Amino acid sequence: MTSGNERAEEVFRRMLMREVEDTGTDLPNRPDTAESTLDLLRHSLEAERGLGVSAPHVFVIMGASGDLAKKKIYPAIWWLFRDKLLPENTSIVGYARSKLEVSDIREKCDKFMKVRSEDRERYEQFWSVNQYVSGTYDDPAAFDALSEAISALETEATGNRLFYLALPPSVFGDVTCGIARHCMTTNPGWSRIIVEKPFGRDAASSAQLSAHLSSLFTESQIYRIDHYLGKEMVQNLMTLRFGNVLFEPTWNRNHLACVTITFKEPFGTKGRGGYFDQFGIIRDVMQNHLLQILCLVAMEKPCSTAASDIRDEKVKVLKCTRQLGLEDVVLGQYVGDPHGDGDARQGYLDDPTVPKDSVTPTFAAAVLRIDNERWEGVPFILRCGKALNERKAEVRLQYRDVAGDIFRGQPHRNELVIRLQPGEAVYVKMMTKRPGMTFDMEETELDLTYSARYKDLKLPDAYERLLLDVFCGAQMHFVRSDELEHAWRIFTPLLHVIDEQKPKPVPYRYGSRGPAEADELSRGLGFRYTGSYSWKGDDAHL
Ligand SMILES: NC(=O)C1=CN([C@@H]2O[C@H](COP(=O)(O)OP(=O)(O)OC[C@H]3O[C@@H](n4cnc5c(N)ncnc54)[C@H](OP(=O)(O)O)[C@@H]3O)[C@@H](O)[C@H]2O)C=CC1
Ligand SMILES: O=C1O[C@H](COP(=O)(O)O)[C@@H](O)[C@H](O)[C@H]1O
Repeated sequence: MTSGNERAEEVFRRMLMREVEDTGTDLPNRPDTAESTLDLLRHSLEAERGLGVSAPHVFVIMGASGDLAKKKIYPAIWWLFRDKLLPENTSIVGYARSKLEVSDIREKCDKFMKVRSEDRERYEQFWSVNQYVSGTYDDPAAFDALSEAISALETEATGNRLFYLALPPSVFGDVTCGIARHCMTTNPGWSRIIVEKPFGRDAASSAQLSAHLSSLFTESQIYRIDHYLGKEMVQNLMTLRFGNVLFEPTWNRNHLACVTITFKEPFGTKGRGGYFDQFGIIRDVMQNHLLQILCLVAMEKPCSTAASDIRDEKVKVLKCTRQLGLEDVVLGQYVGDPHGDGDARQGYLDDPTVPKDSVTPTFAAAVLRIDNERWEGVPFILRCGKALNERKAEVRLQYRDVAGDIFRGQPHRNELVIRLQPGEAVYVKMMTKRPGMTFDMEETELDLTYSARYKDLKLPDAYERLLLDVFCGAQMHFVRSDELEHAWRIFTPLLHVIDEQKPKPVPYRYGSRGPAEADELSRGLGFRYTGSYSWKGDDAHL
């Protein structure tokens, strides 16, 4: 496990890297001890920026009384505070319509904060730097009052402000205008806006939203969150690909038969169906999380790790990706399992918040085609669904058959699997000689299971990582507006056909692997499942 000092150093390093990215200057020579490195980094930052890490920072949560705030945002900011990863002088202000006190917010958040007994004192300190302001989302006077509350926390004439919009799309326009007109900091401080999906419903509404945001803020002030980009193994994709010689030479059409990117959840909409029904699984998971993963798997090597270089490469691969039509997908909707327990008996249409005649897909499998030199002819199969047999997100690269096979059809295809969650792992399924006198072969694996390789590993939550990036000004793991534009270009024709023609999704049983038609789609695209592989490892960590 990394020590607090190492983690603090990492934060300052990231802040400095951000400066380097912006200014093109070199990192200073680093002295040997961590402490002096910290000092060096702190001083270079403060000298360069005028307003550095010891300046006041105010983290504002718009929609502080809501679900996302209590389940994800307050916990993430608390964990950063607990581990001393935030700038020293950071305050937190919650803003929402409900007339509440900080103690009410604390009560709502308590059960999500994972407070260990040794953190009790720190936890009290955390709430002592919290404030709550109530106000409507469309009243200029309320935004002035919010700005005054923030200013009162800024001991200097200025400070750095971060606004997290944990709000429904219906108030998004008013709130962004309110912030831009009444709450921005004065120079030399900065203001940053963190926005959550949905980033529109299709190409046109997303473009409208982007135009709205860019009329109020610069792109460098906007942080569009896709929380999958904050996950350990998603961030690891670039390291695996570009930090090794081993994989990259086979990472192309000459060696790969297909790439499958999977997201599975073992529960249904759990009463949240009213919200889900307006979006469906393609807008909820595929068009954002899975497509971002596809970009990281398929893009070319960026010129550097600078955010702009990485995002340029993602845009390039999206530009080469064909638009989808109905013929490219299998859509499903779960039905209750009469033999199941509890929730499993309830189908999607049994959720009282879902219209009885809804045809919204809760499962989708789609084949994406990337028309470039590396990927022509290699199907990218994206699969996602609710109420399936397990919780799992993974990337699976299936290699072609061995050419000129001398073993008379015995070798099964190699697969490189990057399991994103749960139980982070990278494994290569491969053939080996069965140990002993025999010259037979068997399937086995090269296995990097994180829980076995890294003892007592505690990985940060995706939101924790991403919020820290916003403090540091690092946009590498956030979505740029042109990425969105191209992501929507790929999905909009399909989504419009689904919205207008309302094709009936294939029913699949709660707790199953999804519709058999999805396996047929994969088979038709060249994916081979033999069913012969069995892992001898310990599943206890999963
Ligand atoms: N380090 C570790 O923790 C390791 C763990 N393991 C574990 O071993 C188990 C098996 O490994 P795995 O790589 O999944 O190999 P499998 O051969 O079992 O599955 C491979 C792929 O085949 C698909 N599949 C499963 N059943 C069918 C079917 N009937 N028709 C068509 N496709 C099918 C799966 O899709 P779908 O997901 O949709 O079912 C998956 O994409 C897993 O639980 C894995 O987590 C293996 C190696 C290392
Ligand atoms: O964005 C979303 O993601 C969650 C799954 O996130 P995870 O981090 O738990 O894997 C999903 O349940 C939700 O429907 C979707 O909106």
